[in-house]
Amino acid sequence: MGGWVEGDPVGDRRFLDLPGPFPLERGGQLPGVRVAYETWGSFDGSNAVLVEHALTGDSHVVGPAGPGHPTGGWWDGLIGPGRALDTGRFFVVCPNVLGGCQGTTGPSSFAPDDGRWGSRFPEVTVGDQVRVEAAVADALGVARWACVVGGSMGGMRALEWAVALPERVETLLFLASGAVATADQIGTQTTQQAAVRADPRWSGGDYDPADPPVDGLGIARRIAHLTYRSAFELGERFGNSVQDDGRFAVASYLDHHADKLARRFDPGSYVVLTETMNTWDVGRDRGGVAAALARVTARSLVAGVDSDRLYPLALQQEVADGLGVPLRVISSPYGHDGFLIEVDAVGGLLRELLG
Ligand SMILES: CC(=O)SCCNC(=O)CCNC(=O)[C@H](O)C(C)(C)COP(=O)(O)OP(=O)(O)OC[C@H]1O[C@@H](n2cnc3c(N)ncnc32)[C@H](O)[C@@H]1OP(=O)(O)O
Ligand SMILES: N[C@@H](CCO)C(=O)O
Repeated sequence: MGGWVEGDPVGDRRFLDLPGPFPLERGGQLPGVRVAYETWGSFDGSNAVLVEHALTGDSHVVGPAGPGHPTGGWWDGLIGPGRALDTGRFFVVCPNVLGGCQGTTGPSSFAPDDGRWGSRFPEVTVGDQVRVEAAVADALGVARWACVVGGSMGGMRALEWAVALPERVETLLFLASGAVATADQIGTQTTQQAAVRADPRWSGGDYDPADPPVDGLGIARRIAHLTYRSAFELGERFGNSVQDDGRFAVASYLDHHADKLARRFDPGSYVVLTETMNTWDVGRDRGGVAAALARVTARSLVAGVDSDRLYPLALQQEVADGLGVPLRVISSPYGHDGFLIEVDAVGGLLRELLG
């Protein structure tokens, strides 16, 4: 199995070096942060849209295939002339998340002493990630986003923007996410982290980048991928069928997704970002979830996928209730990954929100 390499080119990334220090919510600070991002369209002062990617996503929302993206972007079809995020009208920005591995500072980046951050990379929260993105917005001259949209972990950042900086968010599309991590999510994510750490090559997080703990990461991805799909869909597609090579078809499918992730993602980032998701609570230090949601002034749409077993509709209902809007339901057999797969439904919601 090939190893992931920091800095693999993905699309047409550009970089911003933000001067630090960036104090962090859980203690410590980062001396400075590099952010890799992509944009589409032209900025006219009031037309900027922020797209927030999910756990293993990146800034390549749409676009041609490349080394990191053999199939193109993860929301192909959403951005471009005449599309929901029409580039004749909007300036779309997608930064790679703090703690990730696609060019923005994360555990595989070099620290000021020229060694990799590795195990020294501090714990980062969704609030920290949004503070970094606010510095990106400042650097780009975006005082207020016309829209912030995100699903899953991207939905957490989208909601954090609308709560922490309400004056900077005109509209919000919150997809397939929740206001606070559930025991179920923390349970599966800590199990995935344990799989990564159990790989002998993990070396406490300071592994050899030429020989990363891809076996542990692959097991983590298998566990995670099951939570991203529905039992119904897996049953319809694979049942109990066995392939010619002797593997159950569903096991072969999970092997495939494990191999693909191990080739494109850093195990250290996987542990850091799943921990960011574990500590997500929009109501922390704000008097609880309801009080936090009451701060939001953005015109908002909240949607979930009816077959999502990881972020079930009740979690989006809580957010919708807090924002005083009806819950929108995307009907899909694909489970949590429905927010990635049902591009037409997501595009319809964006068109409705943006008028
Ligand atoms: C917001 C974000 O940025 S998140 C990042 C999004 N991207 C990812 O997560 C990448 C990982 N992929 C996924 O999670 C999902 O594939 C999605 C959501 C992107 C797309 O889902 P779908 O279109 O339903 O694809 P699906 O899950 O069926 O996977 C198809 C792949 O499985 C392979 N496959 C299907 N059956 C089998 C099998 N029995 N054995 C081996 N491989 C199999 C297909 O050949 C195909 O391979 P390819 O992707 O290399 O072309
Ligand atoms: N497939 C998505 C699911 C998490 O939202 C990802 O890997 O980021």
